[in-house]
Amino acid sequence: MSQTTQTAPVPAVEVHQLRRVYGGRRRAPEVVALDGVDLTVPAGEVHGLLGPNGAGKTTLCKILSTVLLPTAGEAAVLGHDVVRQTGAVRRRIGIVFGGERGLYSRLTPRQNLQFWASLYGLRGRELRDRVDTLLERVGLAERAGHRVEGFSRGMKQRLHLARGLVGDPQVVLLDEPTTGMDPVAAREFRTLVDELRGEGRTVLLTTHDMAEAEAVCDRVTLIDGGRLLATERPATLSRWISTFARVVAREVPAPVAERLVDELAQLPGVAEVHRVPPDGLRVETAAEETAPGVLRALLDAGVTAVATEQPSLEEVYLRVIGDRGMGVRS
Ligand SMILES: Nc1ncnc2c1ncn2[C@@H]1O[C@H](COP(=O)(O)OP(=O)(O)OP(=O)(O)O)[C@@H](O)[C@H]1O
Repeated sequence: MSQTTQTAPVPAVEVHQLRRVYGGRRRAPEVVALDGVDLTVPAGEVHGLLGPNGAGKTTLCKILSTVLLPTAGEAAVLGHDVVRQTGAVRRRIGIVFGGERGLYSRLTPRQNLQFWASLYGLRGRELRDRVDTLLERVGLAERAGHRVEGFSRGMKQRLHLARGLVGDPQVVLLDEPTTGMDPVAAREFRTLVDELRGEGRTVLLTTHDMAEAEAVCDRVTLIDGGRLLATERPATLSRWISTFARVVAREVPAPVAERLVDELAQLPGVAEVHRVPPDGLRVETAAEETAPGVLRALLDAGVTAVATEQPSLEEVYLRVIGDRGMGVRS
């Protein structure tokens, strides 16, 4: 009888008790950016790291991309340790950090990509083909001959994306990749992430945008204050998005506002109603699909300057995760 031994597939990212402390020397105060993080991302997954500013997302990406050493703990990419096997890790990852740095603004996108492709050892036909494919893929083919210095932030961000893919990486780390992109470019970006998933690549994407995480990720890990709070499915995020909405109204005459404060507070699913000087109202909802009813009530009362907003991630965290008794900064 033949026996088959099954070995567990190597995760794309595996992090164990990872800790990173900044400062602490020459009287600089210590900042604990990562405080004992455990994370496993299976190969082929699009995994979101969702957290507010200062949560520790960039620090984790930097450690995984071997440009920052951890203070303690371990991290591996496709089984290769990020401290002891930096070469092996670097050959397998592509990194896209947000911001303006790292592009040669006097060169064209094609020249930028040719340069980076040559650093990956590509030459001749292979190099030209890779660069052309990437320019097409990120929607910069038509601007391939223009200098980068005249580009919008969104276009520069797309070039960053192309740069991250130039080495044909198995694991792609995207740190706030849609910062500066307009909504159309952000939608195209989502298609690009789907393509990367279709090619079997693993994507670790950091964001503070719940809707973005919900739209592109297979699973999402919530991080705050250097700690991982929970890993959720996108369906959970979409429930939060429809549960925690904020409706704001302006130009509400005082007598109408007075009446509406009581009326709206009675609606099922409304958590709070506040008057906002000089003539505004703010309504916080805490149940699914409450916002449409609030909007209807406002319009019925003759209030037309209304809008819905998504509360900040910190606020959503405080409501849902705070309730579960997990540590969240207030
Ligand atoms: N070089 C540094 N020196 C000192 N403190 C730092 C340094 N880099 C980051 N920090 C601090 O570490 C914490 C985590 O920062 P990090 O940039 O990893 O968070 P983030 O989630 O990526 O936030 P953002 O979305 O603002 O980029 C923050 O309190 C930040 O101020």
